[in-house]
Amino acid sequence: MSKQTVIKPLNAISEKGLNLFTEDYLIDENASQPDAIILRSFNMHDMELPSSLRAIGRAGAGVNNIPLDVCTDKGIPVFNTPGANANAVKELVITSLIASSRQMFDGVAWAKTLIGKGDDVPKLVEEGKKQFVGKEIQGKTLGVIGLGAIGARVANDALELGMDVIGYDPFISVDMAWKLSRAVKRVHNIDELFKEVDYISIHVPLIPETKGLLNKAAFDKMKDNVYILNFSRGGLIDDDDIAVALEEGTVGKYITDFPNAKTLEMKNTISIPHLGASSEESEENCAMMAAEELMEYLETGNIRNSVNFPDAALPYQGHPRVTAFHKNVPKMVSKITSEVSDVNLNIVDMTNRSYKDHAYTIIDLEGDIAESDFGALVKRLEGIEGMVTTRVIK
Ligand SMILES: NC(=O)c1ccc[n+]([C@@H]2O[C@H](COP(=O)([O-])OP(=O)(O)OC[C@H]3O[C@@H](n4cnc5c(N)ncnc54)[C@H](O)[C@@H]3O)[C@@H](O)[C@H]2O)c1
Ligand SMILES: O=C(O)[C@H](O)COP(=O)(O)O
Repeated sequence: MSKQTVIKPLNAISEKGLNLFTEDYLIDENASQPDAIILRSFNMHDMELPSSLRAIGRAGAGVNNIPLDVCTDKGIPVFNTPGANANAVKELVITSLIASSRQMFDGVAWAKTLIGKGDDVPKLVEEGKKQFVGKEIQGKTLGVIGLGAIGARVANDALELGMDVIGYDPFISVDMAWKLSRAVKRVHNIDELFKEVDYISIHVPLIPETKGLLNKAAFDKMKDNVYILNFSRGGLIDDDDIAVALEEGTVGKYITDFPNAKTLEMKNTISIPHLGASSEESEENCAMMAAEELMEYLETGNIRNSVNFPDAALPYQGHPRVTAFHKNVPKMVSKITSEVSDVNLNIVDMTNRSYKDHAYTIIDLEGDIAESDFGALVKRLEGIEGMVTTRVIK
């Protein structure tokens, strides 16, 4: 890279991650024309994407704050950091499961009200504690919706704590299926989970298919006094429906990492200020992984852990490289390779991978190639119907 590549952080990103960017990069939070953006939960939906933008790295899991379709249309890959914050979230889920079950949050808040009661405090504590008799989780049943990086960890650890665990995930990856304890009872109909469990922890992405997944219809199928833990996204739960369920006692407690104006006022709701991934370790892991993914893409065109591009990588051995992001339609690869041979260039290695409606091709070329030949090739590639973006890396 001849000039510095500009990285614009939209949130506070761990120094450990930012420090991985070499001297070829400039970190500038005020940049108006960055090459890449690195962010956490900053809402990019209302933001105009800079024309210079070539890649986005989400230091975290959820990407509902990023306009994915717009990025795909513009040929901008969005990366996230699968699993990098999963342990942090799991620890907070397990903590909250036990703490809410033992009425700790309410008890601790009540103890604060005793400030100023002087020598009466110990006596008031002993008299007041009967309001906060809780339940142990051992022997109870936990339902885990979504058995990905976080859900699988929560399920396995809950078993270790003596719970029975029912899991639901129609799209579980092979990797996660291997990691999940065989003692987790997997169901293929979510209603089976609803009717059996004492606690539910939800670990799915917020996408149109999961919006309001826990709503009146779902609450009506649950046992009375079920506890719901939501460390995924606020929009997964229908706020109006859970407010009613909390009033009626169908839901006994709602523990949410995503409070809003409505949930803050709801009965029996524990509000946590989105702390799931806020551990030093997780912030470092996510920032480092996002920085590595961005640098690999910017320097080699290889794609790892993108949520809108296919994973595609060729070992970078210094050959001049051309990448193309295009529609996933028949004959694209033959059109691309025939353009390469028409300008008398020779292919050393190539890969083509697809994801949904799009595909990504990486081609390594032989020899020293004149700037004018590259120019001619790129012009021809861009003329192919269905081509979104091309890049030359040398
Ligand atoms: N509170 C926090 O700070 C915090 C931190 C990390 C992640 N999150 C949230 O948690 C979510 C899950 O994170 P993860 O790292 O486990 O992601 P992941 O991609 O590893 O797991 C998500 C799982 O959900 C499953 N899934 C998708 N749709 C489903 C459906 N309709 N029903 C059941 N399962 C479904 C997928 O198959 C996958 O196994 C993220 O999308 C994010 O919104 C929150
Ligand atoms: O999806 C995620 O990774 C979490 O919600 C963490 O978000 P944060 O990086 O803003 O803490």
